[in-house]
Amino acid sequence: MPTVRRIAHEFLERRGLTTIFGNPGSNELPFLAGLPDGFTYVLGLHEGVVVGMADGYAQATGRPVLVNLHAAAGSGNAMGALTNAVYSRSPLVLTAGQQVRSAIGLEAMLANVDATQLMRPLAGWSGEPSCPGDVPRSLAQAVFEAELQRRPTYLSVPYDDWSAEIDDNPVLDRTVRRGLSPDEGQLDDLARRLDTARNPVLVLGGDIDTLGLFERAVSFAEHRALPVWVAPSPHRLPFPNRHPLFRGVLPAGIGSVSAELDGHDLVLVLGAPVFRYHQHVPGPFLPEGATLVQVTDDPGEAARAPMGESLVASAGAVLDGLLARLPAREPGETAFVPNPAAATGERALHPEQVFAALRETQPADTAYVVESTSTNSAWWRQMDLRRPGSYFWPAAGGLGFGMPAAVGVAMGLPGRPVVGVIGDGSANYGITALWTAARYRVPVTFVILRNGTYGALRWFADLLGTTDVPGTEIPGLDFAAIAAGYGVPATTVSDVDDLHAQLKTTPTGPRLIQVDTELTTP
Ligand SMILES: Cc1ncc(Cn2c(C)c(CCOP(=O)(O)OP(=O)(O)O)sc2=O)c(N)n1
Ligand SMILES: [Ca+2]
Repeated sequence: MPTVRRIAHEFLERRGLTTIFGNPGSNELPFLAGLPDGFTYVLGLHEGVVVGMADGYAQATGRPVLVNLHAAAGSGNAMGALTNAVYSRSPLVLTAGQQVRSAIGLEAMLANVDATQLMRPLAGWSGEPSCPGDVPRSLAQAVFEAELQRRPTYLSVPYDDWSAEIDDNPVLDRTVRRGLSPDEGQLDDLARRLDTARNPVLVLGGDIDTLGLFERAVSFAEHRALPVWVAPSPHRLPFPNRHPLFRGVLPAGIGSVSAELDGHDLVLVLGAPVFRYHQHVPGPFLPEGATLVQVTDDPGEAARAPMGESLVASAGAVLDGLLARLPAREPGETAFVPNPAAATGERALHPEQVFAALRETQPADTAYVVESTSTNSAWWRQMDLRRPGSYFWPAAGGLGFGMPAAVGVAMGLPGRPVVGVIGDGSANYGITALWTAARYRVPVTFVILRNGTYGALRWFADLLGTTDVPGTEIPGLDFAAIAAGYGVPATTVSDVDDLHAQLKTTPTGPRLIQVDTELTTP
């Protein structure tokens, strides 16, 4: 009879979950033993890095990804990265080893006490099988739940279950699919609303890029000559940011969103929660006379929105349905807006000079993983991103995504250039990703913007009138020396010509470029 481990490996192989991101403890070794050919184990030196890499890989491939963490301590280390994966709706399947059943209650060492609650409320489905024979079905449930809900799941398995022998298992042949098309009446109603609106506007969320709808969104906006905003706090770019119909990224304040949408009478939101506000800016949720319709495939996003109407449906089916129902409209007075001249720094480079150098030197299909919290405005002023999968940002604002996710995205998009643009503060939360990048010779460029401070917090301190706060200065970090310690070649640049020269070379493996920059405001 086959072992639980054999059945589980077979199931994972059939579902294509053959790349495992992990950091093992003794509880995990019996699962990892005898991995079949074709499986790849990617070791991260900290569980936050493991989950960050898996999140980047899942977003890059659009596939569920298996993660293997050590019981309580390892799973706990992953919580920060997990907040981002929840809001990027990444289908991660987190697995963790557990003590043998008889040792859990007495809380022996490495017992994951109350394991199914540990990762809640972040993980969606979370389980621990009640007997070895239920491990394969539980694993299948964890995988299908992650795929269907597009939310991380968590499975804890006592380490002596894997060697148990069980009958062949019908779960191996299971498939689960999801269809969320709106009905004809819903599409007719939405088309009528759009066609009769005086001044409609499209607000697109990161899910449009995650779901591979980037081009269809452009076609629809052009077909109807609709102005397009990106929903606040985007973790992906759903629309070309220099397109003539592009109006910008909506600010993350209630009152400021309304101000930007003033004059529109219909706000159609596709693939975004309504909305991911950040700084508290009181005001009306919508401008006078405006109505809002949200289309999302996440019932939770639909249920928690503070205003408007929601349709739980596939945004792709809605785009196709509206394209089929609505006639083309002549474009209004729009024109391509070229990038402005980059602002310059006095004692160091301005972030806009760094971003302009990236735009001028990197291939047009470069994928950027960005975690530099005070340079957002500079970024959107200087970048010209026209392709799907061009931009990845920590979806819950949890730092420690950038360095690992740049590695994960590069592994998930082989042959596509990948650049991590990381603040000197953020870099420290996932810095051990450098070791994994060197170990697996991942071709990725890390550009570290060193301004010696937690710049975004300095801006928030002014905003909140708490300018005397401690803990925002981080002088003296030498990322070239740190990178060398992890095996990644590194250079430091302080002038724009040197930066161009460095960026024009093509790496065969990982490299780090540290750039001294001036502080700017988000
Ligand atoms: C895990 C974690 N810890 C702390 C923070 C708080 N935080 C911190 C510490 C920021 C400063 C980041 O500094 P940086 O150097 O990466 O970028 P800037 O200097 O451009 O702000 S922004 C921010 O929200 C966070 N978001 N996530
Ligand atoms: Ca900084």
